[in-house]
Amino acid sequence: MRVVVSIGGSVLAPDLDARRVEGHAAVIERLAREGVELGAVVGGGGVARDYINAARDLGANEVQLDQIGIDVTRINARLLIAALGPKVDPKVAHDYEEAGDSIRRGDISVMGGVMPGQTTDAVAAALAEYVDADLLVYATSADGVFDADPNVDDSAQRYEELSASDLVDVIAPMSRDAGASAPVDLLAAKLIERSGMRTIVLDGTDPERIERAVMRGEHSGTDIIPDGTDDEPSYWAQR
Ligand SMILES: Nc1ncnc2c1ncn2[C@@H]1O[C@H](COP(=O)(O)OP(=O)(O)OP(=O)(O)O)[C@@H](O)[C@H]1O
Ligand SMILES: O=c1ccn([C@@H]2O[C@H](COP(=O)(O)O)[C@@H](O)[C@H]2O)c(=O)[nH]1
Repeated sequence: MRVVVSIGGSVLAPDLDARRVEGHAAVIERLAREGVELGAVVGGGGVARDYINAARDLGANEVQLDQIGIDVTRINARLLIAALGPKVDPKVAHDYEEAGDSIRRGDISVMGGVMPGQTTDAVAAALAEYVDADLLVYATSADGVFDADPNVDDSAQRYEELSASDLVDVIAPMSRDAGASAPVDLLAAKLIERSGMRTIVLDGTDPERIERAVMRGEHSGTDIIPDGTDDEPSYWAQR
């Protein structure tokens, strides 16, 4: 089974806590020991937003702000690599071919951002499509996709399931400025729709939730169902 996990910076490094990073690394290593082939994509979190906001005040344009965000995602990727054992490729992969090659060699590959105009959500979706992943997991700071921002609107309702095309409709009105917050970005939603990738959006604050979702399909977030399907994926049925 091949899986791409997107770990939001707000989940991996809301502050610099080595034990938290170690917790995420331990789950990734356990999954790898179970035979799961893994790519991990790491976001920039609050640190990226602090840098982006400061540079915006200084007059940087959106592409320059995105470049700053990418640099921070790659620093967070290095942090995760530092916590992973010998099965990780020690280089932060800068493109999908590099990441795909190391996953095919049997290593865990870690990426951050790759180019302006998107977020690491889109990187994870593109990597998942490129390596023909069986599953894409977004470990973020909200427990799924809601009909409004749950941190702003107390009455926000979570979608247990969304078709990929409905996901696109939910995400489309959200901001695309550097540093914006959304459960996944619009490009990621479009790539998920195009690839028909089985996808889960969940609260990844406790990394064991990622493990349960990957190994057993158990989670309390949102399942993104490829358009035109409604079956349980066969890899969970087989386990
Ligand atoms: N409709 C929505 N459903 C779920 N979350 C939403 C929605 N609209 C806005 N959000 C916000 O998006 C946040 C998740 O995005 P955020 O960009 O913070 O996380 P991330 O991608 O995990 O990490 P990073 O901080 O690296 O970008 C949630 O905490 C929530 O406040
Ligand atoms: O491929 C990428 C990835 C990221 N960015 C910029 O970085 C920030 C932080 O990334 P998150 O995934 O949101 O944590 C993002 O808002 C973009 O500004 C990018 O340009 N390209």
